[in-house]
Amino acid sequence: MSTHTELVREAAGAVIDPELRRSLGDLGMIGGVSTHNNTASVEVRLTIAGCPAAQKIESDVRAAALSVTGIEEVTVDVQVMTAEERAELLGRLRPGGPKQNPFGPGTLTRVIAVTSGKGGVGKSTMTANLAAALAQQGFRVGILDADVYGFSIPALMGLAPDGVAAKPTRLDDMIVPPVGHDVKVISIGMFVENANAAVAWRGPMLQRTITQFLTDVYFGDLDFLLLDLPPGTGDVAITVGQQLPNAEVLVVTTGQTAASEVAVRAGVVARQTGQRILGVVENMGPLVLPDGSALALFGEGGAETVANELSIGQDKAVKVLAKIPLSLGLREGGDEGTPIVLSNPADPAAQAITELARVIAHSGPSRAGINLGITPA
Ligand SMILES: Nc1ncnc2c1ncn2[C@@H]1O[C@H](COP(=O)(O)OP(=O)(O)OP(=O)(O)O)[C@@H](O)[C@H]1O
Repeated sequence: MSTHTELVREAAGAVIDPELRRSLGDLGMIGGVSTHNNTASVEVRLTIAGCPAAQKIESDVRAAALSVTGIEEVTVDVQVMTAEERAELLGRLRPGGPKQNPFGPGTLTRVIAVTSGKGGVGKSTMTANLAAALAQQGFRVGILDADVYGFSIPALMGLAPDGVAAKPTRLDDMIVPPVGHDVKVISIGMFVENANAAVAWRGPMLQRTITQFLTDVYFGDLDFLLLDLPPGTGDVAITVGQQLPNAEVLVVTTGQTAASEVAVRAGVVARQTGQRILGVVENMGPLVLPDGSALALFGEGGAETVANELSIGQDKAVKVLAKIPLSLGLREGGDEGTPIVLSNPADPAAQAITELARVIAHSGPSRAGINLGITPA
């Protein structure tokens, strides 16, 4: 094998699959490679025919091969894996085998359920921005959106151009989530015909869906999995408690008394099902007006009320982790599909959420005593 061929294979193998987020070399997607003078030929073996990422993979492989000194012409031969090759790949991606929930007891992923007592307090907006902020801080992040009453996460993460949520790729029985702003996203909105289709779902169907998302979706190794769940339903809290006993709950409320009362209830239900309260966020805080004065449209102090009530009888007090002001930019960023923490980090709401992401990242449960499965050399 000439050095040229080795270099081209290495460069093409280092290209990252945009959906699986692993290198093509690791995934066994680079077939034959040959070079002759200044030309290279690279065979790429896609997982499935009509793979939505095919064009991007092809152009990235071409660019990678062209980056090798002396290579001026590249042919990319796109093929599709055989069923056996694909089965072998799926086996490598899921070392625990299919139908396993990788986020159960002992997981190294922090699972954070963003919850609220009532709808419309900004739970989804908070989930999307928090995920984007954590990803920007270098963490590997996924979102599981099972909020049947308002699965807005695909749109908030730029994955619903023209109002239609991107469809995940299916590799046999494995579901590959679309990636928006560096975050892997799976949502009920990607599986239903229209926005009205799921709202009548009852508990058992929701429970099945969440279980299926946890077992069949390939999130890969994640530092954080954020859950956007329907507000205040006991069924979902029970499922989360059973399937994700290490989940931490972030309670979102506004300053309004009515919102904080139901938020306390949501926190209590989460705790009854074995989850730990991570803290409380007060959203839609005072809006700063052009004359510098502040307008507290939704009141203030709701988060303290919730934190105090949830602290009763606990060894450790529940904390208010952040207060996010009302922000036109935050709402517009949501409508445009680019979280404001990315598009306008100077906005006060963006700053508060970015800081919240930092606080959360540094407040993790201790990993001491957890076996990482690494043998020292
Ligand atoms: N701090 C804020 N400033 C301005 N607008 C906000 C703020 N937080 C949320 N919003 C807007 O409020 C609306 C409701 O937010 P969002 O959909 O995130 O709430 P939710 O609690 O997830 O609601 P649901 O339970 O119905 O899904 C959205 O239009 C969103 O853009």
